[in-house]
Amino acid sequence: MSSNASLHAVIRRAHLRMAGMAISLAGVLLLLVGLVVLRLYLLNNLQLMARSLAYTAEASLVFNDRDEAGRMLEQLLRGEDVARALVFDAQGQVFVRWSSGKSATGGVGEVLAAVIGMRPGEAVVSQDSKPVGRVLLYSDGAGFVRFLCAGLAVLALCVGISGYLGMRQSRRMLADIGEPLEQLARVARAVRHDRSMDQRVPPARIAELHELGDDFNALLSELQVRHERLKQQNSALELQASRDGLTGLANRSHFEQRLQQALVDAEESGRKLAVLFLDNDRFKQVNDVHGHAAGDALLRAVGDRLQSLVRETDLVARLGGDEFAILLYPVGDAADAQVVANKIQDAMLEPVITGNGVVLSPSVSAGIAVFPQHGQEMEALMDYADQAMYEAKLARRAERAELKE
Ligand SMILES: Nc1nc2c(ncn2[C@@H]2O[C@H](COP(=O)(O)OP(=O)(O)OP(=O)(O)O)[C@@H](O)[C@H]2O)c(=O)[nH]1
Repeated sequence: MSSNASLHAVIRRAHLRMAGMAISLAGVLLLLVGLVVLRLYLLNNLQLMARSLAYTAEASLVFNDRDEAGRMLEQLLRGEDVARALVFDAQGQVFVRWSSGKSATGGVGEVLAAVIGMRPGEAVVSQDSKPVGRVLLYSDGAGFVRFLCAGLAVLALCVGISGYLGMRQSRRMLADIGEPLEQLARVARAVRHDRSMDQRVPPARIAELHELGDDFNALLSELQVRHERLKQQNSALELQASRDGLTGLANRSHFEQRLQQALVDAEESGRKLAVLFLDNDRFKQVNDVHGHAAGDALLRAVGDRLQSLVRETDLVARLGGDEFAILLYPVGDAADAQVVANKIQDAMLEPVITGNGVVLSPSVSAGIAVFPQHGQEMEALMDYADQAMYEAKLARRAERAELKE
């Protein structure tokens, strides 16, 4: 298994990274802009409050009534986003001070207000256009904290939504890019492992991938044609390698191969088989008297006759020269093989007439070997059949000699 990242993972990571970066950047910029605007707004508010306090505190300053001033501050500022308030008299001495006590934001707001440079709200207390004091109001920064909390919550929500949308987008992209590539890989694997050339890549939505699929399919079609041609050539070659060129029968190596298989099978199944060895008699004479072509015609005719006498499961082969062999499998016993040998002798009684009108009298000597009684191995059975054939040939020669006398 490859350790490379999958296309799906790469696309998903890219989408998430892009969405995260875009949202974070936009969020941070919006927060900064929001803070600047909020600072202006809160400053304005503080300024208005300071002015209103200056107006209300005028009487207390004129009559030097600190208690009244304190009550007035408490009444006006309690519940507002103000941390501290200072009222100064005409000499710049603190006339009264007010503090909201424990901050609602635990001091975070004030730190935040200080960080973003929030100035205190300031207003001059005057009587008949003559300054009699001054009011200073310090924000507790609760507005900033509320804004920040809401902003961060919205930012988190946006990151979540864009993450979800990014995933969906990556899934869609994967369907458009990843699936065609996977199909391509699947077909390539099938061709490589199973040689299944009939598979094709389905059309893709993306033009470039579609073209790639088309080219790949065209290549596969070409490969398929070549593969088929090769297969045909191979089977033709195989057939050629297992056939005898003159008679079209099986050749010696194919006969031996089939005999070996039949022996294994017979061994396992307990069935019997027989090998018939056949050799043309006085064949050299046919060649010498009538020519090689006539000899060939005789060999072909003998082969045809032998083939017509056996079952489909049996095998007739030309071993070479004027020698033939037949594998009879399965057979009941030696008598069954003898029946076939007798039929062969009957079939040879009819003369062979060559294309030139030469009349030839075919004659074959046959030897039979039966598995398992005449041999367990192929060589032993062949030798036995050969020997039997040779004895039959000698007997026929003697018979002919007797007839001549
Ligand atoms: N026409 C033809 N003759 C072949 C072919 N192959 C081998 N021969 C000839 O077949 C003859 C085989 O002769 P032998 O088996 O030795 O002798 P025979 O005349 O059959 O004698 P016996 O078997 O003893 O009766 C040889 O003369 C070979 O040249 C072939 O493909 N075509």
